[in-house]
Amino acid sequence: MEAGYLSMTILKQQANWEQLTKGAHQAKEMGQPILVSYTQRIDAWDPLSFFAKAGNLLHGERSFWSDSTREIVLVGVGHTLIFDERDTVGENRFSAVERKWKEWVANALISENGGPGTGPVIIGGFSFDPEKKKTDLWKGYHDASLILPRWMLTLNEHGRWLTTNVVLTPEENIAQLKEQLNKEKSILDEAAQTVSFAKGTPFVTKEVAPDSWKQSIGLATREIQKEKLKKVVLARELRLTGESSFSPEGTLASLHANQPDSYIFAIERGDGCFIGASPERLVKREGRRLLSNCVAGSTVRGADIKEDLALGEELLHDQKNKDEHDFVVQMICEAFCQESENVEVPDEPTLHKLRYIQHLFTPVTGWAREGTSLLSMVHRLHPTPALGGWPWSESLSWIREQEILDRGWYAAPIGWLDARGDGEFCVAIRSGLLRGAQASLFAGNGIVEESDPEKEYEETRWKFRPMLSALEH
Ligand SMILES: C=C(O[C@H]1C=CC=C(C(=O)O)[C@@H]1O)C(=O)O
Repeated sequence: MEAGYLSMTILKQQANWEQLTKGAHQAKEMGQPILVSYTQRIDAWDPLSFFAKAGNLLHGERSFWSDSTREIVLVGVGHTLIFDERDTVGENRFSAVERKWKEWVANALISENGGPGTGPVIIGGFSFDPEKKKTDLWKGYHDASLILPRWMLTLNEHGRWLTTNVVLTPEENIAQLKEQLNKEKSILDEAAQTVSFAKGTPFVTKEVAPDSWKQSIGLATREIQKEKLKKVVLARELRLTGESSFSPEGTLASLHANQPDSYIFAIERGDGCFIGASPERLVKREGRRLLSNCVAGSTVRGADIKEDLALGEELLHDQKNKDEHDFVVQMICEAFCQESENVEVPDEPTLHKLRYIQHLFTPVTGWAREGTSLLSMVHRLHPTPALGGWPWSESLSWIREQEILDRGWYAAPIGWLDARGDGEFCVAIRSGLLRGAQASLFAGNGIVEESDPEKEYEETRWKFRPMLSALEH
């Protein structure tokens, strides 16, 4: 058994090396760099340990993303290609990333047989609003920043896979490259050992301008009364100072263990790590099938089952929350009707229950029309009125002018895209940015005409809880 497994591994390695040699010839023939990507089964590896251990190899270039059902978990390490794009005249940042990705994929040599999330996959995200004045808080996190990692561990329904991505130039020294890959791989092999995560550092918490935030809710409701806006999402920040550095690895492991039914993500850029547990899918594409979720309208979880059910029932019938939710359903449905066929959406929301909070929830599905891609849908949908407001451009301008916070990547799309055009993006809420012993946590609420500043303030406190408890792990 051992010997058979060993000889299969050697055969696979030979095939991978042949792939590199073929890529080098192709690069020379075409006179341009070629992407080569190969995938191997790697059953023993644990994704959280891999994320932690890979920090020894390439700190500052790690990405972790898991869907809310844990069907697909991706851990990227290092970079082979970086897609950092801006809006320009004639092309937005989403289509610029897509165009450049397709150009690389068109000539790539890809060998993979591991199914969804294997082969070359770009992973990363976008900022909430490229027009908002930037601060130093988000240094390293650009308006669009997706990475094709050098190494990508994928967990999916078929098993665990390691994809290696390299770009070969016409002048490539293949022997040197093989040596380098072997060296890196043997460091990563240590990731097979499971890591135990240290306890979080104690920290002090400072609320950033809570009174101004409450006042801005009063301002927003007045704008809504004057019919300049119908709904706007206002967010605020908590600043944490740790006794020592916060641990991205421990925080991630705690979110992963304690926030089921949430997307779990961690995106490193240099000494920063943006991390969170979001309940909200923006859009997923599987072949032609498109899926989105409307998540807006909230109440706390009950102390026992009886109280929890009563709170849920109250939420389902509460007009203020239903209005807040309906803006999101209408906008997502309209986008789906334009970009896809056979759109399906239930008449009434159900409840999506998380550890500390429950939300109104409506799924939307459709079949993509010709020319509709995952990133064109991300562009079309972002920000939904669950994160921005309604009307779309008025609420966005209002946030830009009135919100004290630099949202950076908070409430923006985070996810992945593969070489076939499949992938998924969630919205990065219930999140925080860790940088050494400093952390900023973010939470926001949909404000409608009936919103009360004190109640909204209380609601943000529930929304900070997943990150606060993960940091206390
Ligand atoms: C903007 C956030 O939540 C949104 C998503 C779900 C429910 C929401 C609400 O009920 O206000 C928000 O629209 C956040 O958690 O920071």
